[in-house]
Amino acid sequence: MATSPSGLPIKTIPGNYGIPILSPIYDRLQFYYFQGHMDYFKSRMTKNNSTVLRMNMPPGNFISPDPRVVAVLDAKSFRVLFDPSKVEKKNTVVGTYVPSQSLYSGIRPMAFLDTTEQLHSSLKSFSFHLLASRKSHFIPAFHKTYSSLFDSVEAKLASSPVEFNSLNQIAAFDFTCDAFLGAVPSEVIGPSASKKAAIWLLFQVHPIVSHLSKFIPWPIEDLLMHWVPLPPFLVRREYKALEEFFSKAGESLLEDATSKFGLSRHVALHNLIFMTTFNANTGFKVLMPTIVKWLAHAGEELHNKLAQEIRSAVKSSNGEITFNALGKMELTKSVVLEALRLDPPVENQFGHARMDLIIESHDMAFRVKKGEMICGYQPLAMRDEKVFENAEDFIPDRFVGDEGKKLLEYVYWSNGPQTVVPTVGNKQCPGKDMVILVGQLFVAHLFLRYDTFSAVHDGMLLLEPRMFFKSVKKASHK
Ligand code: HEM
Repeated sequence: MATSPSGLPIKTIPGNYGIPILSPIYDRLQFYYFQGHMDYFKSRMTKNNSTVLRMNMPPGNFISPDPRVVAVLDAKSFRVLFDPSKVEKKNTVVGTYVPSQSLYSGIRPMAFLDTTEQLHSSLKSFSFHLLASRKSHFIPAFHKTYSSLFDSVEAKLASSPVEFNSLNQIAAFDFTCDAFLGAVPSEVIGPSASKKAAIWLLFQVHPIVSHLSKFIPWPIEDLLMHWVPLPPFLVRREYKALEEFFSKAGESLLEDATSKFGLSRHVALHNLIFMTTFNANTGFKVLMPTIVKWLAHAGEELHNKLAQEIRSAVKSSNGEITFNALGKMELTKSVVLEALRLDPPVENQFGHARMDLIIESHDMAFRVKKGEMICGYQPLAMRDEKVFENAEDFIPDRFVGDEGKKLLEYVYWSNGPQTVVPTVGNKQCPGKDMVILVGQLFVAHLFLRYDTFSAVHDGMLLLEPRMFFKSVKKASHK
């Protein structure tokens, strides 16, 4: 038997694509409505007894040209997707479907660009500049927005459980824009600002989401959302409002983009909109309810430990949440990473093989042909039992201490290992550090304010768990 360079036996990739057109449609219904994402991947992995296999990736016909992928579902094979010399990531951010450029005023935002495209490098440098130059605003902007969110939770809790997601949708967009631009969209555009952003988002991702509303029967939803693209002109008004807001509030960043990074104002503006609204805001829209879900699941004992760690770190920073104080919150950080490990907000990554490749799982190797689409599913890769003990369980202190830190190499939520740094030469999320910081800020605010809380998980919204706060117990001492 032929072997890979590291000595693993090379095997034919198991799995198949079924009958053209019919199987991809059947698979789509399984993925969205009957099996769900996790079971869709897991059942095929089990059936083929392999973590590298051929399968269709929804949405499939007719909205995407080719649903056939090679799925990589363990912690080792997944890593091929992080190697820009092996995979091309042009137009792969939403998967096998490519949204119309009309949604972005005719440009292709950075997330759609491959590392070999010159513009990718200039735009990524601009994103680093944005994050570095605005870093001192992150903590105050978060405090302002999320203190007010918790005021609302408390006020509403007096009468009934409070849905967190709708409050967080507004807060995430206000916070992100305030942090990046120093302007609050719900004040400038009005109370519908975050809804406008959400509608624009829907026009980009509708083929890859389901369960938009419990009032729409699934066959109707499938027909409306998964067969043809929604026409971009229907969202022009919403996008125009965002464009005006970013154009004014982002003036000084846009000047930097042209003078320091050689970008045209047009390209910089629409990238600024995309980066803030799609990348960052959507990420936070999903991250916070995910953290609430796991904290609620873990219960009071963990809450006590977190409260202790957070309050003592803040006390030693003169009663303020500072970068220094956050640096001392090891358990808090581990909780955020564990939530991201179990429920990464961006589940799938994609890339085309740049050349004929050999992909290795833990015990086998497989040949992939140049041009084939490789698709990773993070929730399985990060629950790989060969790497993580009790991989399905939420273990709050999993990443604490030296042994815990060794596991960071297998935490992939940012489209790269947690131990790797985003650069202009890779496709790793430039917001990687900010995301952990914001997750920590969220947990810190919760437990500075409350000794404990309870919340229930009631199904899924588009991308995130729907969470209801049921009770909060105010902090007994700070
Ligand atoms: C919870 C929050 C976030 C999550 C889960 C997340 C996740 C990701 C992932 C998985 C990718 C790679 C997508 C792919 O190519 O397959 C990515 C790329 C990207 N993210 Fe994030 N992100 C988050 C927040 C942010 C923030 C705060 C920023 C702010 C600047 C940001 C900006 C970007 C950009 C610009 C890219 C494209 C990078 C490139 O093309 O090289 N993201 N993010």
